[in-house]
Order: sequence, then structure tokens, then C-alpha cells
Amino acid sequence: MSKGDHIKPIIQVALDLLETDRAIQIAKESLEGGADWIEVGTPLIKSEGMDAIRELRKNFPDRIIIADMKIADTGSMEVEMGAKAGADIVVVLASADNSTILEAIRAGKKYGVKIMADLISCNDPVARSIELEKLGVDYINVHAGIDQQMEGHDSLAIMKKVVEQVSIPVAVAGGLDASSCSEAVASGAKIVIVGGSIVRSSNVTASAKAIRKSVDSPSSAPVLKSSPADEIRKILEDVSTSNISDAMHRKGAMQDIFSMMPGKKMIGTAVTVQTFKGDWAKAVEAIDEAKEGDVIVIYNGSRHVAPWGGLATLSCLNKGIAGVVVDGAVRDIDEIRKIGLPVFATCNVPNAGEPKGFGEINSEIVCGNQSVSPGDYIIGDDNGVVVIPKERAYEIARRAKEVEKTEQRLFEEIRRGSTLSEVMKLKKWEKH
Ligand SMILES: O=C(CO)[C@H](O)[C@H](O)COP(=O)(O)O
Repeated sequence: MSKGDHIKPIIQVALDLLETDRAIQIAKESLEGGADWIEVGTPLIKSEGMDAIRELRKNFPDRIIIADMKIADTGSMEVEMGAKAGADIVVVLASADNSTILEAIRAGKKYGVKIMADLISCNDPVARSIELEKLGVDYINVHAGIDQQMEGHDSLAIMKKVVEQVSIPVAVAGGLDASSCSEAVASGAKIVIVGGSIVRSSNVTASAKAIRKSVDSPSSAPVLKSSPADEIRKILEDVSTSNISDAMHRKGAMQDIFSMMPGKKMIGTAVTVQTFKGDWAKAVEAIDEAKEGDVIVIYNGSRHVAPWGGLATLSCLNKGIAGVVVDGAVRDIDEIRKIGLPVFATCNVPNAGEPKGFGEINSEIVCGNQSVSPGDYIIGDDNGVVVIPKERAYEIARRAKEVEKTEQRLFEEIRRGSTLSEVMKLKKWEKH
């Protein structure tokens, strides 16, 4: 049997990293956990060039190595580059012109490498798979890209259709974890390509092992999906406001709003209140309009009189409201702490305002210099408060989770004795 012939389902670990030495270490840990093939990820190839493939080949002489070059043109030249650097399989984009695919296949034959076609962003993946098999590719990869995954795309449904139409081995990729890998194999995938769930895990070996176990005893029971709102909330529970700010490219964080309840996290959807200078009527009426799990977000604009205090906070607790944010002052901080509801504000003062009744409930407001609309997600912790526009809540939650996973792996590498600049090769990425 040659090194490419596998009877068991194949786990291809996708090293979507930027540094070759980290990739080698993570590859070692993945193989210990039961991964089979090593993919030199597209970001790694872009960061380190073909030398990343050479180094991995040197370190893993007996393993199948895939160069995820996502070739779009010059099929022959790029397959030759991948082959000469030590790859066994080179990836070409399925959406490339047939002339490129054919040149890649011809070069593959000449240099002794197989060609995998990646269906990422293909308009008609099933029809294209049939064409690709006729053209002569060796493998098809049904792939939901990382940015697409963040918007809720997955690859399993299409993969199930593709396996019915072609007889070459079908790989699947796109945010797979142990349970989706199991479903994929039970539905006919021969290769599961796994990036984030292994390489961004703080325990790479354990994560690879979990995937090994799931693909070796596959189950066709579809992974039960929770509702988008439940999924968003579940992810937001795992991530910090710092993770969310990173996911939003530093947008979304409220300015000069601080936790009055250190250690308490808040997640909810906004009920907005516009009031003025200590007028607390609308702020308190909003409690009756809000429902369980909402966060009351108030613009008041005074640092000297408070539209919010202990009695209002206790009323929120009774209604299951998740927390309160005030652009302005709050009072009764001792009572708020006893009640234990997360409250975030600009400052605390002893002075109460008056219930005059000016303002609006559930209009678009600006709070902490951020625009907030009713229904936007509001997350608060000891770092501060961030707003996620409701239209992007799922995507941002998913991206924040990726940020959190990446950081967990970096923490693990620093715990082993590195420094942050060593792990991140900081000097390499400084602007010149
Ligand atoms: O090719 C890729 C992105 O274009 C990835 O390698 C592939 O999607 C697997 O990674 P993940 O499991 O994180 O989706």
C-alpha cells in the first residue's frame, strides 16, 4: 500500500497559521492525536512561502502533505512549485478556468502529485464536481470558507449531494468539529479537513483525538442545531468584550462606561432610553417595557444627577432583565452591589434627578459614543461594554469565538515558556 492509500477516514489537519515553527509543533501534536495528513494552509504559504512546505516535509518525511495553494491561474507553474517543495497533493480552485485545471493536472502527472479541487465559493458545486471529475482531478473538497462560516454557511448538505454524483474521493472542510466530522464520514466523506477545531485548541492532541474517535465510529445523526438566538447567546457567554472588540476591528466599544459590579458579566438585547440630565421617568418606565434577557441602555448625559439607583435595579431583577447601561451617573451603588445586577455607568453620585417624562423609549440613541438600536446585542464585563448591531450578531459572535480560541492557544504556548513577541514573531510583522 502506498502512503496515499487509506482505508480509514482521513483526517487532514489544516495548518492555517503564520509561522512555520508553530506549524511544525502543532502538526506534531495533531499527529499524536491521530490526524493523518498535514495541510500547509494558505495563510502559512502566503506568510512563509514554499519553504513552509519544505520544512514540513523535512520534519514529517512519511506523511502526506497537502499544499493548499488555492491555485487560480498558471496551473502548471504553481503545481510544479508545490511538488518541488515536497507536497504530495496540491490544491487548485475549482472555480479556476478549465485551462488552469487541465494544466494543473498535467503538471501533477509530470511531477508525481495529486490534484485536489477546492469548491469554495463555486456557484453550482454539484455540477462543477461532475465536470472536475471528468477533467481528471484526484480529489474534490466541498468547502465553506472561514469568512462564509462566520455568516452561517456550512458544507455538509452540499457534500452529501456531491458524493452521490462522483466516484473520486470527496473531502469536506469548513469549521468542522468532532460531531460534524462524524456526520460527514457517515454521509460519505473520505477526508475531513479540520483547521480551527484542532490548530486553535489549547490542547491540540486532545482535540485531534476527539475527532479521530468521532470519524472512526461515525454517526449519521445530524448535529442538532440550536436557534440562532440561542447560539449567539451561548457563544457570547464564552467570549470577552475584548474578543468582541477584536472581532469588530476595534468598533463597538462604549467610551467612558465602567462596571459598577466588578466580576459580573452581562449579555442581552437592548431596550433603549433617551433621557436628559437626571430625568428618570423614561428610564424607569422602560423596566416595564423590557422583557427577560434585555439590557436597558440609557443616555442621560449628566455626571451630577442620577436617573438610576437601587429601587430601579431591584425592579429589573424581578423582571429578569439582564443588566443596565447608563451614559451618565447612577446612585445607591451599595444597594446595587447587594442586589447583584450588572450595572454599567459613567460614574456614581448621591444625587437623584426628577421624573419629568422627557425623552423616548426604543428610539435609536447614542450611548458611550456608540449608536445603539433596540434589539442590538449589549455585552458588558470588567473591560467595559460593547454593542453588536443585531444584523451582524451571529457573524460577530462567531468571529469573537475564533479570536478567543486563537488566544487560548497563544496562552498555552506562553505557559510553556515563550513570550508573546516570540510566539507572534512580532519583529517580522512590524511596518518598515
Ligand atoms: O482552507 C481553509 C480556509 O480557506 C481552511 O484550511 C479550511 O476551511 C479548514 O479550516 P476550518 O476547519 O477552520 O474551517
